[in-house]
Amino acid sequence: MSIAEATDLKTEVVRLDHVSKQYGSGANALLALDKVSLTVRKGEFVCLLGASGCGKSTLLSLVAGLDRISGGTLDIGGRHVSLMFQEAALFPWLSVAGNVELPMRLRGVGKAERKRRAQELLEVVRLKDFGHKRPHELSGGMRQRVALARSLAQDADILLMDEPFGALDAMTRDILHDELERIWREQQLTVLFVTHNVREAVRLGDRVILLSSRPGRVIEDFPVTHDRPRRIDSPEVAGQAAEITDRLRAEVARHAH
Ligand SMILES: Nc1ncnc2c1ncn2[C@@H]1O[C@H](COP(=O)(O)OP(=O)(O)OP(=O)(O)O)[C@@H](O)[C@H]1O
Repeated sequence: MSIAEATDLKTEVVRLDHVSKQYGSGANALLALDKVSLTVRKGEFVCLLGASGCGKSTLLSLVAGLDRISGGTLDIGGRHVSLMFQEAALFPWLSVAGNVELPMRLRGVGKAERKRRAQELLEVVRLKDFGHKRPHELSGGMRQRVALARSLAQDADILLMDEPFGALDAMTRDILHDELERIWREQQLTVLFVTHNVREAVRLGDRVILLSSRPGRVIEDFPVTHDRPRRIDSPEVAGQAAEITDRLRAEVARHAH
Protein backbone atom coordinates (compact mmCIF):
# COMPACT_ATOMS: atom_id res chain seq x y z
CA MET A 1 0.00 0.00 0.00
CA SER A 2 1.32 3.42 -0.91
CA ILE A 3 1.57 6.24 1.63
CA ALA A 4 -1.16 8.09 -0.24
CA GLU A 5 -3.48 5.09 0.05
CA ALA A 6 -2.63 4.63 3.72
CA THR A 7 -3.41 8.28 4.40
CA ASP A 8 -6.60 7.97 2.39
CA LEU A 9 -7.77 5.12 4.60
CA LYS A 10 -7.47 7.35 7.63
CA THR A 11 -9.77 9.99 6.15
CA GLU A 12 -12.76 10.63 8.35
CA VAL A 13 -15.87 10.52 6.19
CA VAL A 14 -18.43 10.94 8.97
CA ARG A 15 -17.86 13.02 12.06
CA LEU A 16 -20.44 13.62 14.75
CA ASP A 17 -19.43 15.92 17.58
CA HIS A 18 -21.80 16.16 20.55
CA VAL A 19 -24.80 15.65 18.30
CA SER A 20 -28.18 15.87 19.99
CA LYS A 21 -31.59 15.30 18.53
CA GLN A 22 -34.81 16.35 20.14
CA TYR A 23 -38.21 15.58 18.66
CA GLY A 24 -41.07 17.94 19.43
CA SER A 25 -40.94 20.77 21.94
CA GLY A 26 -42.26 21.84 25.32
CA ALA A 27 -44.15 19.15 27.21
CA ASN A 28 -43.97 16.87 24.16
CA ALA A 29 -40.21 17.14 23.78
CA LEU A 30 -38.36 13.87 23.48
CA LEU A 31 -34.58 13.74 23.57
CA ALA A 32 -33.61 10.90 21.23
CA LEU A 33 -29.84 11.47 21.07
CA ASP A 34 -27.69 13.17 23.68
CA LYS A 35 -24.26 14.52 22.69
CA VAL A 36 -23.25 11.64 20.46
CA SER A 37 -19.68 11.84 19.21
CA LEU A 38 -18.30 9.38 16.73
CA THR A 39 -16.25 9.21 13.58
CA VAL A 40 -16.22 6.77 10.71
CA ARG A 41 -13.14 6.50 8.53
CA LYS A 42 -13.04 5.75 4.83
CA GLY A 43 -13.45 2.05 4.17
CA GLU A 44 -14.55 1.25 7.69
CA PHE A 45 -17.46 -1.03 8.55
CA VAL A 46 -19.04 0.36 11.70
CA CYS A 47 -21.96 -1.29 13.47
CA LEU A 48 -24.31 0.60 15.76
CA LEU A 49 -25.92 -1.41 18.48
CA GLY A 50 -28.31 -0.51 21.28
CA ALA A 51 -31.58 -1.25 22.98
CA SER A 52 -34.81 -0.61 21.15
CA GLY A 53 -35.64 3.07 20.90
CA CYS A 54 -32.14 4.29 21.76
CA GLY A 55 -31.96 6.38 18.60
CA LYS A 56 -30.09 4.21 16.09
CA SER A 57 -32.45 4.96 13.21
CA THR A 58 -32.52 8.60 14.23
CA LEU A 59 -28.75 8.73 13.96
CA LEU A 60 -28.80 7.21 10.47
CA SER A 61 -31.47 9.63 9.28
CA LEU A 62 -29.40 12.56 10.56
CA VAL A 63 -26.32 11.30 8.71
CA ALA A 64 -28.50 10.80 5.63
CA GLY A 65 -29.67 14.41 5.92
CA LEU A 66 -33.32 13.36 6.21
CA ASP A 67 -33.68 15.22 9.47
CA ARG A 68 -31.91 18.07 11.27
CA ILE A 69 -29.70 17.88 14.32
CA SER A 70 -30.79 19.88 17.38
CA GLY A 71 -27.28 20.50 18.70
CA GLY A 72 -23.60 19.77 18.09
CA THR A 73 -22.03 19.34 14.67
CA LEU A 74 -22.34 16.70 12.00
CA ASP A 75 -19.99 16.69 9.06
CA ILE A 76 -19.92 14.28 6.14
CA GLY A 77 -17.89 16.61 3.95
CA GLY A 78 -20.58 16.86 1.27
CA ARG A 79 -20.30 13.14 0.58
CA HIS A 80 -23.14 11.16 -0.92
CA VAL A 81 -24.97 8.59 1.15
CA SER A 82 -27.40 5.84 0.33
CA LEU A 83 -29.79 4.33 2.80
CA MET A 84 -31.05 0.77 2.90
CA PHE A 85 -33.84 -0.45 5.19
CA GLN A 86 -35.18 -3.68 6.62
CA GLU A 87 -37.91 -3.72 4.00
CA ALA A 88 -36.55 -3.59 0.48
CA ALA A 89 -39.29 -1.13 -0.61
CA LEU A 90 -38.87 -2.00 -4.27
CA PHE A 91 -41.30 -0.58 -6.78
CA PRO A 92 -43.60 -3.50 -7.66
CA TRP A 93 -44.43 -2.21 -11.15
CA LEU A 94 -40.77 -2.07 -12.16
CA SER A 95 -38.67 -5.09 -13.04
CA VAL A 96 -35.70 -5.99 -10.86
CA ALA A 97 -33.37 -4.30 -13.36
CA GLY A 98 -35.73 -1.30 -13.51
CA ASN A 99 -35.50 -0.91 -9.75
CA VAL A 100 -31.70 -0.98 -9.87
CA GLU A 101 -31.69 1.51 -12.75
CA LEU A 102 -33.97 3.96 -10.98
CA PRO A 103 -31.35 5.94 -9.02
CA MET A 104 -29.34 6.28 -12.24
CA ARG A 105 -32.42 7.41 -14.15
CA LEU A 106 -32.98 10.09 -11.52
CA ARG A 107 -29.37 11.22 -11.96
CA GLY A 108 -29.86 11.46 -15.71
CA VAL A 109 -27.58 8.56 -16.67
CA GLY A 110 -28.24 7.52 -20.27
CA LYS A 111 -30.23 4.39 -21.03
CA ALA A 112 -27.44 2.20 -22.42
CA GLU A 113 -25.09 3.02 -19.56
CA ARG A 114 -27.88 2.45 -17.03
CA LYS A 115 -28.64 -0.97 -18.44
CA ARG A 116 -24.99 -1.94 -18.50
CA ARG A 117 -24.39 -0.81 -14.93
CA ALA A 118 -27.60 -2.43 -13.61
CA GLN A 119 -26.55 -5.74 -15.15
CA GLU A 120 -23.10 -5.37 -13.61
CA LEU A 121 -24.61 -4.70 -10.17
CA LEU A 122 -27.02 -7.61 -10.49
CA GLU A 123 -23.97 -9.78 -11.10
CA VAL A 124 -22.32 -8.33 -8.00
CA VAL A 125 -25.30 -9.40 -5.88
CA ARG A 126 -25.50 -12.71 -7.77
CA LEU A 127 -28.84 -12.07 -9.48
CA LYS A 128 -27.68 -11.74 -13.04
CA ASP A 129 -30.49 -13.86 -14.50
CA PHE A 130 -33.28 -12.15 -12.58
CA GLY A 131 -33.28 -8.66 -14.07
CA HIS A 132 -36.55 -9.22 -15.97
CA LYS A 133 -38.46 -10.54 -12.91
CA ARG A 134 -40.82 -8.49 -10.78
CA PRO A 135 -40.04 -8.04 -7.07
CA HIS A 136 -42.97 -10.25 -5.97
CA GLU A 137 -41.45 -13.17 -7.84
CA LEU A 138 -38.38 -13.11 -5.57
CA SER A 139 -37.71 -14.41 -2.06
CA GLY A 140 -37.11 -11.98 0.82
CA GLY A 141 -33.37 -12.55 0.64
CA MET A 142 -33.33 -11.92 -3.11
CA ARG A 143 -35.32 -8.72 -2.64
CA GLN A 144 -32.72 -7.49 -0.16
CA ARG A 145 -30.03 -8.28 -2.73
CA VAL A 146 -31.90 -6.10 -5.22
CA ALA A 147 -32.15 -3.35 -2.60
CA LEU A 148 -28.40 -3.64 -2.06
CA ALA A 149 -27.76 -3.39 -5.81
CA ARG A 150 -30.03 -0.34 -5.94
CA SER A 151 -28.07 1.23 -3.05
CA LEU A 152 -24.82 0.55 -4.88
CA ALA A 153 -26.32 2.12 -8.02
CA GLN A 154 -26.35 5.43 -6.19
CA ASP A 155 -22.55 5.46 -6.28
CA ALA A 156 -22.63 6.81 -2.76
CA ASP A 157 -19.54 7.33 -0.63
CA ILE A 158 -21.26 6.01 2.47
CA LEU A 159 -23.70 3.14 2.71
CA LEU A 160 -26.15 3.51 5.61
CA MET A 161 -27.93 0.27 6.47
CA ASP A 162 -30.81 0.12 8.95
CA GLU A 163 -31.28 -3.50 10.01
CA PRO A 164 -31.17 -4.61 6.38
CA PHE A 165 -31.27 -8.31 7.21
CA GLY A 166 -33.54 -8.11 10.27
CA ALA A 167 -36.50 -9.76 8.59
CA LEU A 168 -34.59 -12.66 7.05
CA ASP A 169 -34.17 -16.21 8.33
CA ALA A 170 -30.80 -17.07 9.88
CA MET A 171 -29.47 -19.05 6.91
CA THR A 172 -30.32 -16.36 4.35
CA ARG A 173 -28.86 -13.73 6.64
CA ASP A 174 -25.65 -15.72 6.95
CA ILE A 175 -25.28 -15.85 3.18
CA LEU A 176 -25.98 -12.14 2.85
CA HIS A 177 -23.35 -11.38 5.49
CA ASP A 178 -20.81 -13.17 3.32
CA GLU A 179 -22.01 -11.30 0.24
CA LEU A 180 -22.00 -7.91 1.91
CA GLU A 181 -18.52 -8.46 3.33
CA ARG A 182 -17.25 -9.43 -0.12
CA ILE A 183 -18.86 -6.41 -1.79
CA TRP A 184 -17.63 -4.07 0.96
CA ARG A 185 -14.06 -5.29 0.36
CA GLU A 186 -14.20 -5.33 -3.42
CA GLN A 187 -15.84 -1.91 -3.69
CA GLN A 188 -14.03 -0.39 -0.70
CA LEU A 189 -17.25 0.86 0.78
CA THR A 190 -17.73 2.77 4.00
CA VAL A 191 -20.63 1.28 5.91
CA LEU A 192 -22.62 2.41 8.92
CA PHE A 193 -24.80 -0.54 9.87
CA VAL A 194 -27.58 -0.54 12.49
CA THR A 195 -28.60 -3.80 14.09
CA HIS A 196 -30.22 -5.29 17.20
CA ASN A 197 -28.24 -8.44 16.73
CA VAL A 198 -24.97 -8.49 18.67
CA ARG A 199 -23.50 -11.45 16.81
CA GLU A 200 -24.32 -9.86 13.48
CA ALA A 201 -22.50 -6.70 14.61
CA VAL A 202 -19.39 -8.66 15.61
CA ARG A 203 -19.60 -10.80 12.45
CA LEU A 204 -19.51 -7.72 10.22
CA GLY A 205 -17.99 -4.75 11.99
CA ASP A 206 -14.51 -3.33 12.29
CA ARG A 207 -15.99 -1.58 15.29
CA VAL A 208 -19.16 -2.05 17.28
CA ILE A 209 -20.50 1.12 18.84
CA LEU A 210 -22.83 0.62 21.74
CA LEU A 211 -25.47 3.28 22.41
CA SER A 212 -27.15 3.75 25.77
CA SER A 213 -30.90 3.49 26.25
CA ARG A 214 -32.77 6.68 25.40
CA PRO A 215 -31.46 9.26 25.13
CA GLY A 216 -28.80 7.57 23.05
CA ARG A 217 -25.21 8.28 24.01
CA VAL A 218 -22.12 6.35 22.95
CA ILE A 219 -21.20 4.18 25.91
CA GLU A 220 -18.57 2.01 24.34
CA ASP A 221 -16.67 1.56 21.09
CA PHE A 222 -15.48 -2.04 20.71
CA PRO A 223 -12.83 -2.75 18.07
CA VAL A 224 -13.34 -6.12 16.36
CA THR A 225 -10.08 -7.54 15.11
CA HIS A 226 -10.84 -11.20 14.31
CA ASP A 227 -9.65 -12.32 10.89
CA ARG A 228 -12.09 -12.06 7.99
CA PRO A 229 -14.11 -13.65 6.61
CA ARG A 230 -15.69 -14.45 9.96
CA ARG A 231 -18.29 -17.01 10.82
CA ILE A 232 -21.16 -15.91 12.99
CA ASP A 233 -20.93 -19.17 14.94
CA SER A 234 -17.16 -19.08 15.46
CA PRO A 235 -15.90 -19.10 19.08
CA GLU A 236 -14.21 -15.70 18.56
CA VAL A 237 -17.39 -14.01 17.33
CA ALA A 238 -19.54 -15.71 19.96
CA GLY A 239 -17.07 -14.80 22.73
CA GLN A 240 -16.92 -11.11 21.91
CA ALA A 241 -20.68 -11.01 21.29
CA ALA A 242 -21.22 -12.41 24.81
CA GLU A 243 -19.01 -9.68 26.26
CA ILE A 244 -20.93 -6.96 24.40
CA THR A 245 -24.29 -8.53 25.30
CA ASP A 246 -23.35 -8.36 29.01
CA ARG A 247 -22.57 -4.68 28.61
CA LEU A 248 -25.85 -4.11 26.77
CA ARG A 249 -27.84 -6.02 29.40
CA ALA A 250 -26.25 -3.96 32.17
CA GLU A 251 -27.26 -0.82 30.30
CA VAL A 252 -30.85 -1.97 29.77
CA ALA A 253 -31.11 -2.99 33.46
CA ARG A 254 -29.67 0.36 34.58
CA HIS A 255 -32.28 2.13 32.50
CA ALA A 256 -35.12 -0.01 33.86
CA HIS A 257 -34.49 1.15 37.46
N1 LIG B 1 -40.20 11.48 13.82
C1 LIG B 1 -40.24 11.28 15.14
N2 LIG B 1 -41.00 12.05 15.93
C2 LIG B 1 -41.04 11.87 17.26
N3 LIG B 1 -40.35 10.93 17.92
C3 LIG B 1 -39.57 10.12 17.18
C4 LIG B 1 -39.48 10.24 15.76
N4 LIG B 1 -38.62 9.30 15.30
C5 LIG B 1 -38.21 8.63 16.38
N5 LIG B 1 -38.77 9.10 17.51
C6 LIG B 1 -38.51 8.64 18.89
O1 LIG B 1 -37.13 8.74 19.13
C7 LIG B 1 -36.65 7.61 19.85
C8 LIG B 1 -35.57 6.92 19.07
O2 LIG B 1 -36.16 6.27 17.94
P1 LIG B 1 -35.31 5.44 16.88
O3 LIG B 1 -36.27 4.89 15.89
O4 LIG B 1 -34.22 6.30 16.37
O5 LIG B 1 -34.71 4.30 17.79
P2 LIG B 1 -34.04 2.91 17.37
O6 LIG B 1 -32.89 2.72 18.29
O7 LIG B 1 -33.75 2.90 15.92
O8 LIG B 1 -35.21 1.91 17.71
P3 LIG B 1 -35.42 0.40 17.21
O9 LIG B 1 -34.21 -0.34 17.59
O10 LIG B 1 -36.64 -0.04 17.99
O11 LIG B 1 -35.66 0.47 15.73
C9 LIG B 1 -37.87 6.73 20.13
O12 LIG B 1 -38.36 7.01 21.42
C10 LIG B 1 -38.87 7.16 19.07
O13 LIG B 1 -40.18 7.02 19.54
